[in-house]
Amino acid sequence: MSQSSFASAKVNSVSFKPGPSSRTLRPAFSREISPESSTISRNGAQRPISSAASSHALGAKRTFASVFPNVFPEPAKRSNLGSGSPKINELHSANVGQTDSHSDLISKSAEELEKLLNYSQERSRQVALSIQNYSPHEEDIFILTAIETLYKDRIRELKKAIAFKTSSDAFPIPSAALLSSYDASSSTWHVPASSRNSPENESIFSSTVCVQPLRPPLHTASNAQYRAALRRVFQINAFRQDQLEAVAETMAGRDTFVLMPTGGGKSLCYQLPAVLQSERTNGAAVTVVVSPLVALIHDQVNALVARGVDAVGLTEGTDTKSVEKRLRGESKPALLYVTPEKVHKSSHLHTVLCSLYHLGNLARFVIDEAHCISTWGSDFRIAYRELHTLRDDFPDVPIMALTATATPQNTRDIIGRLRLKNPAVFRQSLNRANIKYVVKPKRNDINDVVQLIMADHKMESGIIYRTGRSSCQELAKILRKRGIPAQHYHAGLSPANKCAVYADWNSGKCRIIVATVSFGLGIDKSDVRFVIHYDLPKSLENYHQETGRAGRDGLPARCILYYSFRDLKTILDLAPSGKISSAEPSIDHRKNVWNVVQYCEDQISCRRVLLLRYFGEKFDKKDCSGCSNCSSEGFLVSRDLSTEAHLAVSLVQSFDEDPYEDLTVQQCIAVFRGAATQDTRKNGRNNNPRYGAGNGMSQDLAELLFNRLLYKGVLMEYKVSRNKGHHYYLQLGQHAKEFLSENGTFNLTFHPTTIKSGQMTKASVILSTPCFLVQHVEERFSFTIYESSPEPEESEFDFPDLTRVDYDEPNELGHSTHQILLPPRSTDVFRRVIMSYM
Ligand SMILES: Nc1ncnc2c1ncn2[C@@H]1O[C@H](COP(=O)(O)OP(=O)(O)OP(=O)(O)O)[C@@H](O)[C@H]1O
Repeated sequence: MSQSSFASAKVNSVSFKPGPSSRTLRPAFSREISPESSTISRNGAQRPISSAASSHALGAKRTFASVFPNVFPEPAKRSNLGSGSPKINELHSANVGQTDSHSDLISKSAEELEKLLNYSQERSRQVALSIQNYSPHEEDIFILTAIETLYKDRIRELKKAIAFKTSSDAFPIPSAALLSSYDASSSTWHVPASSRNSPENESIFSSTVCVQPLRPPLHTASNAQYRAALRRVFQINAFRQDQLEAVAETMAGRDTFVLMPTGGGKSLCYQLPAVLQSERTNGAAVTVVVSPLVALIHDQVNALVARGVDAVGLTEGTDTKSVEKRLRGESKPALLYVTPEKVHKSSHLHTVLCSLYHLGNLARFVIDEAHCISTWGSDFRIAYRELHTLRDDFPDVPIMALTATATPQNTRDIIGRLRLKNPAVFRQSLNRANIKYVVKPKRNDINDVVQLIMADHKMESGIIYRTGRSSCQELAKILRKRGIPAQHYHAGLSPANKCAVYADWNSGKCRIIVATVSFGLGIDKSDVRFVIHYDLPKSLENYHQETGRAGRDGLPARCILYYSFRDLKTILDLAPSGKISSAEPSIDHRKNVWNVVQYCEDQISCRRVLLLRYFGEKFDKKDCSGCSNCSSEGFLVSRDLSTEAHLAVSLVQSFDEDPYEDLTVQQCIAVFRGAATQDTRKNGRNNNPRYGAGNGMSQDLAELLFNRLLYKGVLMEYKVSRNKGHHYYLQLGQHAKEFLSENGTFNLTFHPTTIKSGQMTKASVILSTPCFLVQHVEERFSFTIYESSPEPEESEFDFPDLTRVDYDEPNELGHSTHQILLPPRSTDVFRRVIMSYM
């Protein structure tokens, strides 16, 4: 376009206002420009500029400080960071460099700035980690948070300074025509969008500190048009629940939050708008998708490219230059996938995004797996938390956040952290009706898993989750030895290995993957028939995400969690990074793990009710399509083990009082059951008066007893770190004293199908669904009905011939109970039923 036609193109123009003087067109870094002077062209020649334009556009005296107001913050701004604290000031000047400003940046070269940026990012990461792991003293947390904020300021300023420095050498001078399009009376620029895309002007608008950006154009369409596009691009005939609405909202430029269950079809909510907007702008509009994993990015990009959608990923392995070239070219990719770390660290990417932004070509930001932003969840990623900079730096660009796992608290947290403005929120039920949730007791024997696979899932695909890398390797090896095609997967594998394992599993060559949690995000294999957790998941969010990988084709699938209370300590020792840490677990981590323990300990409530209640959903157990508590696996036996429990606790007490004895749970159980081994003879342990006190009990039942005593805090384990490993020994817990002195009763409830109890002295027994328990009381049977729902449903007591005599006695897990006496004439019938379960 010629300069004259450019200047006259006001009618169809897009208006944009210059911001404060600091955000107006800027000169080369070290130059000062007087408002009435001429400006300097790229080749050094001077050319005149209009006085009106220059005075508004260039401002009075242009210095580094005027360009970066945040570099020289006002003192008041710092005060809320606790600058009054001498400790903070001291730490700040030692670690961050400047007490009150970032003025030191002026004198640094771009290279030095890069180094400082890396240093600051690493420090910021460490501080954030310490906050995560810190056992809090309020003051320390306050100081750490203040330091973290200072680092974040520093990182932002460093990024700006780097972008400024790296582009300042070849800083483009705006043409006279461009400058004359400034309307001083309204402080508004009138520049047609097409002119902004001209090569001459692009670099001007791409600079980080520039005129106000063009607003990304809106491209709404009718529902019929969206449906047509769905068929044309994805060969899908109908939208699923919430998809169309989410597409329409984001196309209208609104921030959007989408919560759909795993496999619900979240990707389509942003992929369809991305394709449409790209088509309508002739390839100018780019949707930027932030996704947590490189492997996931590759999968998504490959799947889109296979459908003919122009998508690229900007990750470690990609040719950054060619991606940047495409983003600066005329026909840009419709979708750009990046990791949050890339957004956080790459000043190159930042510059490219600025360029797109100022040209009005940023269609939207998409934050996939948005639960990683929330510190409440245990999938929390530090780089995710920094994503609010997208809103800070590109305020007009709509954001869409998607997740399959978020409690109401998580949702609020995500919306707040991303600074979404009045978002359209779509929350679906997280219930996965085709998944059967099972919790089984975990024994020391991996045979259980082998038998389960051989019996129920022999030819089917599945995932087994374990916490440690070596335990994944071991279990996969055992399965292979037993003729089950299995491979292991964890973060320690090389990228090539990971790809190969994933490809084998995806194609069905290897049916089972034994993996740490690093496996699974974004997996779209439809026929996963089972997911086994052989170790405790870190949180119920994790559990829901990980089990969500089963049955994506809608056909029945099973998720089995092997539970032992003693796994709690192993999970608590895991740092957020997934590595064993000697630091105290954070409060959030403890809370998350404890929620999982409570979920497992509850053998009565519908598992689906428990899980969905955690995510803030009400679910009627009548609608449960299967869980281990609602189905026949829910038969429970109750035994009064008060005597055995007291003997067990006093055994632990005697070792606790002996300064030379440290016994693990298994060693204690062996002494308790009177095992005749070398270990039980050591130090005369077999002479202890409690030796053999539990000799009538099976190993299973004794383990259950000790686990329940640990759960109740009557016993506890303490950790000793030795030879690079952690060892756990038993001692009395905080509730031991009252337990021993009050001589309280101790009933143990368990599944007779999974726990062998050994000698049955006092008859106990059964029950079925909905859970009710029958106890043998002298000549009669009495039923205790355990109610998991807050309001008992009368219909459940509608058994003819039964007399309800007593109710609302809370059981050991706090459920209300109802006792029912069985009339003598029914006793025989029930006795037979009962005996068949013993
Ligand atoms: N409207 C639809 N009709 C039919 N299939 C659909 C529809 N929407 C999405 N799908 C398909 O459903 C599958 C799951 O979609 P997608 O991967 O987007 O799920 P997701 O919600 O992102 O799951 P996850 O949280 O596990 O990543 C894909 O194979 C996708 O092609």
